[in-house]
Amino acid sequence: MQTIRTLGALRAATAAWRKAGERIALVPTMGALHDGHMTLVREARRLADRVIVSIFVNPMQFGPNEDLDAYPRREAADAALLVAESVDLLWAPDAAVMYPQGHASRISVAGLDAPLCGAARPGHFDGVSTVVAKLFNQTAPDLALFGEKDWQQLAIIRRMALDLDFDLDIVGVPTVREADGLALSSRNAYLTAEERAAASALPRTMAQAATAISGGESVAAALDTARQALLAAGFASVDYLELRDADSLAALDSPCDTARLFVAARLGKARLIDNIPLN
Ligand SMILES: Nc1ncnc2c1ncn2[C@@H]1O[C@H](COP(=O)(O)OP(=O)(O)OP(=O)(O)O)[C@@H](O)[C@H]1O
Ligand SMILES: CC(C)(CO)[C@@H](O)C(=O)[O-]
Ligand code: BAL
Repeated sequence: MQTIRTLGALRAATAAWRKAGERIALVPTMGALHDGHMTLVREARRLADRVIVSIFVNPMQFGPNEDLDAYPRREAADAALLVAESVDLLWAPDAAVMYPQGHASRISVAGLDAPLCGAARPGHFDGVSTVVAKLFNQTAPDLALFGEKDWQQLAIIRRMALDLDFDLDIVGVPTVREADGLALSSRNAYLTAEERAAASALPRTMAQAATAISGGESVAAALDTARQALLAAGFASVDYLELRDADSLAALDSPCDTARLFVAARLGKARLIDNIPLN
């Protein structure tokens, strides 16, 4: 596996593959890789001739009081995992390569970026859209893979790729979970052992709320019960717990075929997110 940090070297490596007619997949990440990421990598390996993984902890998507400095960084261990999966290229630019002096452009996907994590993290999705557009331009992949754990992010990237005529397929990959249902996430590393045990309340409560709503309980009552259960389990606060349409992300006050439950809640130093279909 080549680890590349400059745009010139990246373009040279990928131009040779493109000339040979090879299909290139991109898996964008912020590193601290776990089995959720590796599932995306394995799917990329299955779908393409060449696999590029990017690791870039993107300052533009972190708010001023968020965890940019604390975010786990362990590139050497990540690289070893990627070698074991036969990844061809690790794209690991530093911030000065991604955002050279004078960088002034931003991409905004209006509407889809307003609710849920967009409301809780102002400007976050502009940072995501901008860096993902840059990663697409830098690597020019035939397909790019993203996890359904970050459902709103996936919806925004699909919209952006359509709107800006990116000629690539966006592939969504189902959420990979621990045995107790907790979605794998780099930020789970912030949890103490006690908090990690309490975190299993998140998927359990979501599943109970989904069952209650599907069984005819009012959405407001089921979500209120779920919110109380999370606080009782030790979560400090619930940023949102909502039923929304999976595609438009419009709020729903009654169930339908495309309904999905979305949650973000704070436990210790971690802010955990998840989403599940109602049916
Ligand atoms: N449990 C998971 N299942 C499937 N995909 C995942 C999972 N966790 C992360 N991904 C996907 O991996 C890609 C890179 O995500 P990222 O590097 O932010 O990891 P993360 O674990 O989501 O970290 P964070 O704690 O910052 O949310 C994204 O497309 C994300 O949706
Ligand atoms: C897509 C992404 C790599 C952009 O920085 C990030 O938001 C993530 O890891 O989900
Ligand atoms: N996985 C989403 C990236 C973020 O929370 O910044």
